[in-house]
Amino acid sequence: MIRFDHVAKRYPNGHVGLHELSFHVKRGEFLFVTGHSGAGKSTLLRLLLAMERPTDGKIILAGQDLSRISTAHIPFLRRQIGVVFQNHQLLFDRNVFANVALPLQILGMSKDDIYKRVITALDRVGLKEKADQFPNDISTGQQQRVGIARAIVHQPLLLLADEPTGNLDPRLASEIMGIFQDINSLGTTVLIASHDLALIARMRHRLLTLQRGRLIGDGEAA
Ligand SMILES: Nc1ncnc2c1ncn2[C@@H]1O[C@H](COP(=O)(O)OP(=O)(O)OP(=O)(O)O)[C@@H](O)[C@H]1O
Repeated sequence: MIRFDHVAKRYPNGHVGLHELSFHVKRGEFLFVTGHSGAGKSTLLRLLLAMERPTDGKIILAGQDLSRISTAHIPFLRRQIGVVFQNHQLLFDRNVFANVALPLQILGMSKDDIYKRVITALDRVGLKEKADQFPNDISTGQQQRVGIARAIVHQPLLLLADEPTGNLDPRLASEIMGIFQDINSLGTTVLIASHDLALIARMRHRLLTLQRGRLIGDGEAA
């Protein structure tokens, strides 16, 4: 599903975000990426989204070579990926349904298909009954769940999350992880960048540890 082969990312100012990074992720895996601030977690996610290109090495995602992908093909690549951010980036002047529907409207999907998919996605995160509410009228944990519904509504092969529980209390963080687990059990590959080592250890999944742009650990979190 994902293959990094001796990947390096050097930024134009000379800063090296990643050095010689190699790893392989199978379809359907659930894994975490951790490391201190500046270790290279966001760089790794940006490379997977083709927001950055590697300066060296090769990245294959779902059979596509991201080191060579044309700009015209990038929107097609992104349709196979869902992204969850720490600050969920919801539109506060639109209700929950409209926030989740947005990616499908951009794809030009029919109203009927949008309705079915949005309700399915909201059901997956346990928020079907909140479809008509506005983000300001639901809790922070529920807002984060809307962000997850929006990330999975186009049924991506890969779900990426950058610190998705960063501003949540431990109980809500566990709840959100349970939702990622459910999504993964339906076949989506899930990759989560997180600092929360206690939470990661409880989940018992594969953990990639980065330190100053280098991979220093790859195994089940202990
Ligand atoms: N656009 C950029 N230009 C120059 N250097 C950058 C750029 N983006 C990141 N870096 C550098 O690359 C390294 C890795 O940064 P990255 O954002 O990937 O780390 P991170 O692990 O996600 O950190 P955090 O947990 O703070 O988000 C850091 O040294 C950072 O300063």
